[in-house]
Amino acid sequence: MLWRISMGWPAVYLHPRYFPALPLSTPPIIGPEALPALAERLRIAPPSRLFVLADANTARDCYPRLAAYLPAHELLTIAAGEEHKTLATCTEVWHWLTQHEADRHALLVCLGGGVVTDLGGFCAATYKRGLRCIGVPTTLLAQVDAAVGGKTGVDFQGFKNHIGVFQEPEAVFMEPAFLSTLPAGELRSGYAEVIKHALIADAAAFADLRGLAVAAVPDWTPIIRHSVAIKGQIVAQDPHESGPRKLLNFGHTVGHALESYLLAQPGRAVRHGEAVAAGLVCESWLAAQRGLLSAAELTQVREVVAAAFEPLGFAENEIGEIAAYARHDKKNQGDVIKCTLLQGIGHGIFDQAVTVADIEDSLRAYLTK
Ligand SMILES: NC(=O)c1ccc[n+]([C@@H]2O[C@H](COP(=O)([O-])OP(=O)(O)OC[C@H]3O[C@@H](n4cnc5c(N)ncnc54)[C@H](O)[C@@H]3O)[C@@H](O)[C@H]2O)c1
Ligand SMILES: O=C(O)C(=O)C[C@@H](O)[C@H](O)[C@H](O)COP(=O)(O)O
Ligand SMILES: [Zn+2]
Repeated sequence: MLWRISMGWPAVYLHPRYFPALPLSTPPIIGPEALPALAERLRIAPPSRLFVLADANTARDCYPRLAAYLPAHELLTIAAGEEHKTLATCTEVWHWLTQHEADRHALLVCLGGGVVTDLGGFCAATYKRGLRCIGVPTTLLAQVDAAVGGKTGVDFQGFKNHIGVFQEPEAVFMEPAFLSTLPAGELRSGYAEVIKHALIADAAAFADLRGLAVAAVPDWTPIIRHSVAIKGQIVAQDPHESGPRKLLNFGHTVGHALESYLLAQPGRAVRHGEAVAAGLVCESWLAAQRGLLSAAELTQVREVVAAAFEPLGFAENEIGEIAAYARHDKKNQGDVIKCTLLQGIGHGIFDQAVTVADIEDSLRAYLTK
């Protein structure tokens, strides 16, 4: 088949031999076969140079396991934590790549949670306009969500993921055994995105989460596979979030507002998933207010979230400042805050206009219920 490309230019015909269809994404390899598969990929398609980006914790807890599968490489360890997901850290990474004379055939392996995969993916996409990149996510959150779908970026001036690009890594390798060293709070944080995926797309999966105890899950592999499948299907339909991908942002209009506000308060930072968990409750409340979710369904959402998460600490008099962050949400259009809501459990709907006052009300309801 020949592809005809015109777009106002003189028509040219692209033969697939010269322009092979670029895969939007290769499905992640999940399981004990992941790291051997990574080694095999590097053997078949060797980069000019190999670079590994880790943070202080993944360098200690995950890198030794990964390194056994890698040929010669350079390692850069950045400071751990959301407060380092910044352009200043990107500068460190770009500087390191430059010092080591990385060319565009070099490959960056991002070994870590969502901070490392978001920031590393962004650095890889922008260094010399793009070098090769592979994700090796090591948190539950990054395995079920962050390492899938190609959203990369960093926080800027207090706003979440304010600077970034859509750029899929060439492959993602998930070894669930990395989760064995993950602190319990981080495991819970990832669980928020698992709840989100069930709420927007799979009522039966949500029913399975009722009564689930996060600390007692013997093997997260089936849950990771299911979340990745839900997210992968949505991203494949809308990689750049012009429509249905907004479903994956359920809980994040309020969640990011809470996360950004608390990150800016010394000593009060919360994990991404903790803020999203509160966002799921607030946005479910908004859906219930509009008659989109029944009172019984709202109770179920509250129960599943409360089984894993303590209520988030903020006060009534902070609500105005928190809600104001929603004005910067990336789903908004002009002055209209566009939120993803639920139309029944298992069915998300996007582009629902809400006001700052609605968000304030949902935060007030969160504090009082
Ligand atoms: N791109 C996306 O689609 C997407 C999706 C969801 C979240 N995110 C982003 O992801 C970030 C949150 O990711 P996260 O929760 O993974 O946080 P994180 O990357 O900060 O990791 C959490 C903590 O766990 C440590 N850690 C990681 N793996 C470990 C392991 N195996 N053993 C021991 N410690 C380990 C890290 O060093 C860190 O201290 C946020 O910035 C969020 O905005 C992005
Ligand atoms: O992949 C997506 O699309 C998501 O929205 C997944 C979210 O869990 C994730 O937190 C994402 O980084 C939020 O994106 P943003 O565009 O609201 O910054
Ligand atoms: Zn998220």
